[in-house]
Amino acid sequence: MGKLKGMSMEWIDNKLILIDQRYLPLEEIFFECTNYKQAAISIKDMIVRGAPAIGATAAFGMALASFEFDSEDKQNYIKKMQNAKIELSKTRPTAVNLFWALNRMYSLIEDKIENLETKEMSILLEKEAVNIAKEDIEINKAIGLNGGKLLNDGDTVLTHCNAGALATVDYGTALGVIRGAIESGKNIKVYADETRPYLQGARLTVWELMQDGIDTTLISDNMAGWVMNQGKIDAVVVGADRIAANGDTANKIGTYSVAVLAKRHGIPMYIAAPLSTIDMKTKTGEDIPIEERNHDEVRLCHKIKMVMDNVKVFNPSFDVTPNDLITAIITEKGVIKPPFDENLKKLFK
Ligand SMILES: CSC[C@H]1O[C@H](OP(=O)(O)O)[C@H](O)[C@@H]1O
Repeated sequence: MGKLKGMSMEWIDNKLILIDQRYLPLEEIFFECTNYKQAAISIKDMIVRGAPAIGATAAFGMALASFEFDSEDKQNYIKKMQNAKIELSKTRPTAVNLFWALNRMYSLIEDKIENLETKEMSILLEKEAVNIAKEDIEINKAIGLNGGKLLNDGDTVLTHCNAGALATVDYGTALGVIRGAIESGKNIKVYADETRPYLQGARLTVWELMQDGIDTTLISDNMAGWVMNQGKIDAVVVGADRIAANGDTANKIGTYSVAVLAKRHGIPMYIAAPLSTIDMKTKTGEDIPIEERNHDEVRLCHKIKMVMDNVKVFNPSFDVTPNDLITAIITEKGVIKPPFDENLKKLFK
């Protein structure tokens, strides 16, 4: 029986325990997944969120499904595992890590099921899910090491949304770069965009960084331009949900605006992401599906009604930053610079 513990999730005694990020930072409540449907709900309802964290959760969802169905005959087992994969794949459309993780788990079934009993398959799937989660932590530390070198001692970094330990299994991607720079001895300060409407920045990034004792200033999203204009920002570092083959990047709504502002002010715009977020099958940003979420996420502020009930709402959860606004993509394999189409092709050849 495998074990794993990260900031966003823990796998113990064949159960996935998630910190319910909907209640942070005011309450630390946990959500226990003992079957794959609960794992699917946790992704769809953003109990867990963040591309790598979603991927790891889906992987554990497949392990839970296998334990659920491994008393069936092999044909039924395969059919039910296919259904579990389909159901988990329908939870959220933008973060490619979800599909990357599901494909990695399911191809293990395709490769091994002929020669294994279903209960042996469960053990293998559990090990693979634990591997995905453990690899994620190591990958984030490598991203931190590579990205930390791009920041200078005394820099102030603007972040958007949460691409920290809570968006991954642990350590984080964009916040991993900040942690990596600090661990290398550099003094780094952070301005964190609150990131309406779900407030991942105000609620999650601030919670993480203040626990680390990192100098953090919270701003509302509409302040980003002015703090840049006032010379307070030396670099922008954000995460990603899907990076297209030409470097166009989908990330939390508002990232595109921050990138335009950074370009205007000559401030480097860094994307921090694992290779599992790069989708070479998606040619450009125009091909990235953008999730639209419940309109009450905009109408309410943490369940408090702020506006007229019947007002129309548009609530895209992500936007796409075109590659010409991106300075570099920081991965565990190194820092990718323009021309992104050529350099990403080299990385994946
Ligand atoms: C390290 S990926 C984090 C990425 O995911 C977030 O979206 P959500 O909170 O809706 O899952 C946001 O786009 C972050 O940059």
